[in-house]
Amino acid sequence: MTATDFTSIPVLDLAKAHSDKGAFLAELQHALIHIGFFYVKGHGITSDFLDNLTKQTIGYFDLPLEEKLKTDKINSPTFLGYSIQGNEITKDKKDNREQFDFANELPATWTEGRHIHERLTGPNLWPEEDVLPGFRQSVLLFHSQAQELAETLTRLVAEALGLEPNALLDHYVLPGQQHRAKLIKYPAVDQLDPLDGTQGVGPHRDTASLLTILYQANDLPGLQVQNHAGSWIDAPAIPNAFVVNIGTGLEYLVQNVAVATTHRVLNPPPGRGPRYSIPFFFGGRLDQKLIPIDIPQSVLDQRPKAVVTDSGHQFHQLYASDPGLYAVLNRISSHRDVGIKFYPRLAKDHNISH
Ligand SMILES: O=C(O)CCC(=O)C(=O)O
Ligand SMILES: [Fe+2]
Repeated sequence: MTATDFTSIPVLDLAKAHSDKGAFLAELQHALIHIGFFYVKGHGITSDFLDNLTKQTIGYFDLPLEEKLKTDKINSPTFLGYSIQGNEITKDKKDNREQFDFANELPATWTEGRHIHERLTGPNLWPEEDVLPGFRQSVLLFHSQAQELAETLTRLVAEALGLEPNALLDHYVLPGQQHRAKLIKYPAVDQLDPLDGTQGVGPHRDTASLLTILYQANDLPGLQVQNHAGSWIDAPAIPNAFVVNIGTGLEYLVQNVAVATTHRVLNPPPGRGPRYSIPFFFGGRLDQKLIPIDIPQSVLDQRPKAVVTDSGHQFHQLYASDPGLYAVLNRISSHRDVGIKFYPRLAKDHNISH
């Protein structure tokens, strides 16, 4: 076994970043370079808050379909809101998951003639408060807490790679920009058509973001991480811990010394009921060409040599030269109905059809 063939995901305790920072940064550096995934505990977000968030998440998916369709993403050029199961595609296969995309609340400001990526910023679509009391507040509070954690981690990531704490945030994140997140429900396989298979979400790397902070909202298996030799490793839920992974944005910006590791979700086994999860994607700025940052040679020398991946991820050059256009095309190809409705010319130019 080589050093890159990890068989489990390390658990980092954020409290240690205060009590023994050197040791914490060494563990973080190892996770960034050799794994691309880690758990974080000791983050200060309370279990009562997270339990309530889980209840609200289940409450949303348990609403009658007609209520959920009032928040249908097809009404959002920002790609926020509800998508029914089977409406999202990864690696040309339908994903067996239902989801509600949300973000920090911002108005739509795009007008004709502005860069198209500005159209990705806009308001959420909420169910009426009396239909699901407390839902909006709980979801938005999760968003702000996850964002704060992502900012803290991004500073520590910079330090772990030998940079100034604010080097990544100052260069690549705009204060007040929109960061996306979602509530997800994965039905168990006995709740699916046998022809649908077991792909909750297919093998992928998180694109155009820096970090993902994932809360596994109930204790069901399904999330798997592909180690760098190509084997699938389970990432089970750990109570009150978040799973953190690196997006292709951070990977590119740090010259591939932190790795955006491939992962997937399998639908839960029969009889286990649905799995719920809540990822928050800490995004980079979309308004300028991306130039990777200088990293000390001693850190660069540790870069993994080869990483096996089943992800069908492409578009690298466009991401660097025009991250905004890249982000729009990425949305359009994941949610083709919304993309074709609001971005018909772009969809046509890039051969994206139903
Ligand atoms: O649901 C999960 O556990 C992971 C979801 C995921 O990887 C994604 O939406 O990018
Ligand atoms: Fe992902």
